Amino acid sequence: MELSVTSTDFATVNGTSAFVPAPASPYQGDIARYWDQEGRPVNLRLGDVDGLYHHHYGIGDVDHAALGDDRDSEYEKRLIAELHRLESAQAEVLLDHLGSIGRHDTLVDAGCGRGGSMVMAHQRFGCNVEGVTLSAKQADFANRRAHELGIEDHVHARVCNMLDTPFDTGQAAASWNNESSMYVDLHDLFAEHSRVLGVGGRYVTITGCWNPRYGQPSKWVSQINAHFECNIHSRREYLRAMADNRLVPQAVVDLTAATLPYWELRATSSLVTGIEEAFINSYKDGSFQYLLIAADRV
Ligand SMILES: C[S@@+](CC[C@H](N)C(=O)[O-])C[C@H]1O[C@@H](n2cnc3c(N)ncnc32)[C@H](O)[C@@H]1O
Ligand SMILES: CC(C)=CCC/C(C)=C/COP(=O)(O)OP(=O)(O)O
Ligand SMILES: [Mg+2]
Repeated sequence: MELSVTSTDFATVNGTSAFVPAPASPYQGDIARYWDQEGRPVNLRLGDVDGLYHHHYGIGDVDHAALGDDRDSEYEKRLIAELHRLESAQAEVLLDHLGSIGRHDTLVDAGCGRGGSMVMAHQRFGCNVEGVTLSAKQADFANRRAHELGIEDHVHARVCNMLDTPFDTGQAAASWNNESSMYVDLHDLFAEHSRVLGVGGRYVTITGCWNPRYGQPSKWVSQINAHFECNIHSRREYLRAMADNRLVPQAVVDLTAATLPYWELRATSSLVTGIEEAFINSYKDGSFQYLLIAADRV
């Protein structure tokens, strides 16, 4: 069989040429480019606080004592640290739901971004974490951070479609999507998690989903979709696609009220991106929910 090598098969990573699989669809090519080009200060400056780089949002109450009232020259720095603390708190809650993980276990982070959650998972469990992202820049960034931390034998990111991973059937003790499931068909996604997870394994997602009780996606939800080039699913679609793929919800936690303080604080910062109003309004009018779902692979 002849191997077809197109110009998109190679990317320059750290000055050397690295193999990058061709995107599975034109849409995935667009998403790869989106994240290759992303460099928003709201993500980089928060990550700079302690070297954990996230592309997800925060939960929990604002620590007003830490933030202080004085709008002095240090206020913005304290605000950034506080937003970052809330984003890391979100990842901790996701990890809390993975169940009992041993140091010899392998976890899969589907849509791993710059790898902040992978590092946290390894630091908590001592286990191996395999991440996949469509973006060569993100995979390189995550692997560079793992090297800097000396954990490259345990934490590894690759450029790969989360719907078609190279992991062995039943290889993972747990897997997750942290704000990355709105880029894929949920039946295809959960079929792949179900394949990669061992029976008794745990799947966790934290996601924004539209609320069927509202009716249809609101204008705010449509605005979020356009902003990120994603396709937000409904709560009903998540539960149905899980049920169809041997993933049985063990916990469904509505984090909507818990994420509002993050958004209201972020809306006052100099790092706003313009999407804050859509999140705040859609969470408040009930059309959008911030949800954690933890499911057992049966
Ligand atoms: C909003 S970021 C979330 C990153 C990370 N989970 C976090 O919490 O920081 C979305 C991620 O999903 C990834 N993604 C989207 N579609 C994907 C696909 N089909 N296969 C692999 N990764 C995908 C993007 O490359 C990006 O890394
Ligand atoms: C909850 C929903 C619908 C999420 C959509 C996916 C997404 C883009 C998450 C945050 O990424 P980011 O951290 O790069 O975004 P921002 O730059 O806004 O902080
Ligand atoms: Mg962000």
